[in-house]
Amino acid sequence: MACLYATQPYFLSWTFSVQPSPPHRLSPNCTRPLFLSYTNRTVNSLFGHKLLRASISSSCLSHEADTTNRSSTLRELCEGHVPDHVLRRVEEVGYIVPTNVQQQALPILFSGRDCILHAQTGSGKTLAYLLLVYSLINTQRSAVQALIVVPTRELGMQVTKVARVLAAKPEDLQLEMKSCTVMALLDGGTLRRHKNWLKAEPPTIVVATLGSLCQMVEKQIFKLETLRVLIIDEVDFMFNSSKQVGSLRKLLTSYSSSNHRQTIFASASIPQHRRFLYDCIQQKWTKADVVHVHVNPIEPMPSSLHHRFVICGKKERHTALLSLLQSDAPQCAIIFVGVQSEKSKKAGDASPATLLINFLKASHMGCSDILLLEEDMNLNQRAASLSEVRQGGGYLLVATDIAARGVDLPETTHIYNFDLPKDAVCYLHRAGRTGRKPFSDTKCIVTSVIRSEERFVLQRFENELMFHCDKFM
Ligand SMILES: Nc1ncnc2c1ncn2[C@@H]1O[C@H](COP(=O)(O)OP(=O)(O)OP(=O)(O)O)[C@@H](O)[C@H]1O
Repeated sequence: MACLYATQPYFLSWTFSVQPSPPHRLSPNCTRPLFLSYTNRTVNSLFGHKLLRASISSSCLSHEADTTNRSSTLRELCEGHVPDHVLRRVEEVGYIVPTNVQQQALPILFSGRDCILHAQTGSGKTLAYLLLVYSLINTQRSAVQALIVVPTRELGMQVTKVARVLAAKPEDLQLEMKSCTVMALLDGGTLRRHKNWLKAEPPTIVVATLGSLCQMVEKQIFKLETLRVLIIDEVDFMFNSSKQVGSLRKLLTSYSSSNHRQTIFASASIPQHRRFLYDCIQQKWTKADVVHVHVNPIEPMPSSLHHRFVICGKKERHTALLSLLQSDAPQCAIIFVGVQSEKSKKAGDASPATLLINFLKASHMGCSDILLLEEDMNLNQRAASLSEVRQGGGYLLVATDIAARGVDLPETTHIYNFDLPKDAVCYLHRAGRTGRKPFSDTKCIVTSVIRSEERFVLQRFENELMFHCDKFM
């Protein structure tokens, strides 16, 4: 019988089939027995089975926080691991108190164990894994020592920026130290320049998207053997993407034979995480004592978000959004729209995002800049939109799901789902583009503009993600 789960990407869906489960008979010698033809629900119930659970070492199951030993500052948590000049930079930037995920994960990361960082959107996973990177690298060594893989160019640019901010040397150390260099090896970049750079003087850290990275690995310009740490950010997204899953599995398999390896996966959503953990060990993508740091498992959605919905007819959606914008008067907001269908593209129609932005420009009287971010824009236009947004002042960003993962625009206080997202995971990440100031009490608002027949879809998201959505207007 073919092994269904070994050949399919992970995290295909959170929607379980309702087929009745056959009785399970597991033998202690059989580590991967009955996954073969069962439904997702069956697999989940198998993971609840004590024999199968026993096959995953108990230490790799979800890590419980030890609140008795809580460090009050990031410095206390990192001293002895992260170089002092990096900690000074961390403090200069304003990161003083660790967030929950940093508090729980950093001791484990510094111990050298592989780790799955599973914590809410905006909880500070990036800083957690970058501090690990800075604890491991040796700038005297001329080799790529840390690789961070991200799903999109936009997220790659953002992570590169944070890594470079932390790498900046203080003035008193300018001459003494060799700098830590960070390369952004992102799709759409000039690969020839990167090739020369990698050959001439390898950067210490590389932030990459899979397309560009694979080209460099295949040509043996980029060698995985020198890496001390591999980080895969938004891991569930990459495993779920038919374009990326093949390359990701290949990369993880190649890296699994490295001697001094440490592998970190990060995301706010890892559906079926026990199965993922099990497969990480089985496939040797991680060591057997991998730790799953799961922060707030019973509350996947940040509590600082208030969710609401408005119901309107198909033809009134533009005006409904306009009146929402007028009553909320948000300084900084993101409006998510669906992607344009292939049929509509072929017919030469304008995309839904373009139609909406034209409407808003013609009718919205607010003082914010109205900007667009969608897949079909060229890469320079995409970068220009995001950098304008980041420059401060007000903005209304009309975006497709390209902006839903990882993008950090902390000033955003309002999210509007002009089109409902395709599933609960996507709702979680869109909503998570707001509420991104870890120690702030400000309530941020997520509003979905729906038709009455879509109410049950939203209800399903509420059930899956355990949040409540109020009717508005
Ligand atoms: N210790 C800290 N103190 C204050 N702010 C912090 C701290 N750590 C991170 N932040 C800020 O929190 C915000 C969110 O961090 P980050 O982008 O790492 O979130 P994330 O967990 O990766 O979220 P997502 O899952 O959405 O990608 C950023 O603006 C970052 O600067």
